[in-house]
Amino acid sequence: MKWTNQAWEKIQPIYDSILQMPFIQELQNGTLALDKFQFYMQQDSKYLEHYGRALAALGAKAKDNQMALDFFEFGKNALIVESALHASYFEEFGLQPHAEIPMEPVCHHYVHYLKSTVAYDPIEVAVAAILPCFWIYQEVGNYILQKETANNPYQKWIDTYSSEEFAEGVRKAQYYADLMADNTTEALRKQMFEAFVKASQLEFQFWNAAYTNRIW
Ligand SMILES: Cc1ncc(C[n+]2csc(CCO)c2C)c(N)n1
Repeated sequence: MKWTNQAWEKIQPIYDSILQMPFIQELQNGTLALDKFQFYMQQDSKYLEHYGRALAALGAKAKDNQMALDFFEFGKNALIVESALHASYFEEFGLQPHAEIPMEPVCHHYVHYLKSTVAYDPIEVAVAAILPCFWIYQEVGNYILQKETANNPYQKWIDTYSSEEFAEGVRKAQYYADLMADNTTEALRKQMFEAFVKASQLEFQFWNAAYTNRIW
């Protein structure tokens, strides 16, 4: 069985609990309170600018040029998504100017976990750590789309993560995770699973922090 299939089995309970989260349920039916969405968006804009850099740094560690190029592209896309959010959502949803947003605890933990993993751990582990960000968003995006609600104020956000262009990125990230896993040791494959589970828990916590207004 592919490493990615085994990895998903390990996070299935976390993924199931993400789908049951009030944040996701209310995002899906359009009833999510504005202040919770604002919290999420503001933290996500911070997240994206750091995540984009973590992806570029991961690319810089790749031995293979095509892999480096793909990760630079992922990093570039994260920053493009961030500026697109700025151009539309920041005004539409009355968000604070970017410079005034502090990074709250869960966002802080997640971005620094990713950056330190990329900096200090083997590249195999770093690839596993960045994968839930892609994969969980695709699955959650598809889940939300199954039950579309008319006039959902959050529709544009939902559409961002269900495009074919985005799906292509997910497939590439999965491909690299499997390639790394196939060419490494059992001990590193285990560390890769741990990183994949940890980043998935942080995805859960990221939405939970927005719902419960978790601040310093
Ligand atoms: C907390 C958090 N996790 C994942 C994403 C989704 N995401 C952000 S950048 C990117 C891939 C590169 O463009 C993906 C899938 C998000 N927005 N916020």
